[in-house]
Amino acid sequence: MPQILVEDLKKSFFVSQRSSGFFGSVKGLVQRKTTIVHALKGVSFSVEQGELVGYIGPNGAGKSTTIKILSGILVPTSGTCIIGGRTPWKDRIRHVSRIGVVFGQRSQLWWDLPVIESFDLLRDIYRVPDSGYRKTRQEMIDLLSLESFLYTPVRQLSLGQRMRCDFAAAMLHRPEILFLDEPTIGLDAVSKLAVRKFIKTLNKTHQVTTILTTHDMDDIEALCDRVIIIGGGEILCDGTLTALRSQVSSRRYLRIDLINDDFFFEEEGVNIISKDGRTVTLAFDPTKLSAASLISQVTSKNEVADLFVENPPIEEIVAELYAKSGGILY
Ligand SMILES: Nc1ncnc2c1ncn2[C@@H]1O[C@H](COP(=O)(O)OP(=O)(O)OP(=O)(O)O)[C@@H](O)[C@H]1O
Repeated sequence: MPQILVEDLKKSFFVSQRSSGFFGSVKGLVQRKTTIVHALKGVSFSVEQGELVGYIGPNGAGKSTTIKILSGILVPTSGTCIIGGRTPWKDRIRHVSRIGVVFGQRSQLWWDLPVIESFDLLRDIYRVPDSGYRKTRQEMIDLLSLESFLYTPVRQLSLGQRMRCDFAAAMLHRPEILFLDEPTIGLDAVSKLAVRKFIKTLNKTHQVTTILTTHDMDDIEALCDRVIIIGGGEILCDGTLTALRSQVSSRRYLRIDLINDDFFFEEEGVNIISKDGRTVTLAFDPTKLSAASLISQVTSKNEVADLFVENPPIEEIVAELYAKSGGILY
């Protein structure tokens, strides 16, 4: 039995519409129009213990709604979800003691308290035994380099420092599953790297099952072997990054740094997709023309300083997949 089993999960929201202006407000008091938003239209997937899965898709696709249902915050309209034998929204107290949740846009720390006091409060809330708590807290302080601001009130921390503290807070009760909703949003490059390293360490050394939603495809590239793509409330694709790439197209790019400004090349099936100064990018299909023959043709006609064969960025793959499913792009 997988650790997380989601079957045909649906969630609809009823949204009240109100006309604008004074008369619109008055009318809204007696006659309110309601529309239904189908945020999830039958989502199914399963996750094994120790997996690190990227859950990606465009704005409004249904990522946060899924995470909220999985963490017991929202009740679905229909469908089942069994996590470690529990139904999150029916067995909330037992469930929250086994999961950790980090929302990049929100903090679970107390704004006016020093970080360490927030940690102590969470220990009391989760009833973590003192010896285990001290050991875990120290491990998190070391892993996330929190020592220098442990006694600073949360409101005075930078976003990167606050996020690192939020990660530590989510781990104090040693959850077996982590739900991360946009954990690197707004972070600078150094903090992003620190957060990614932390997620990877937890997953590898403690086998913490992790579901990560993000718009940052570098997070996905750095962390996830498997990605689930959701669009318009439906799962569009579920598999490894390699399988995902090959499902959309086998296209590769050859980036060429030239010594001179001019570029001479013409070959059927190979397109010049950009020329920026002395950098040229060609798109080609390796199943029709190998990278080795393309490189030899290019170098026979041009003076080349450097060459790189690249995969299309994941953003491009997701956009293509989404467009194929009939969705409107970001
Ligand atoms: N509480 C709510 N009331 C009404 N509609 C909602 C509510 N929460 C979400 N929705 C709607 O459900 C759909 C899915 O929203 P959700 O937040 O899950 O998307 P998302 O994939 O997380 O998007 P983003 O990447 O922008 O965070 C959207 O159309 C959104 O407007």
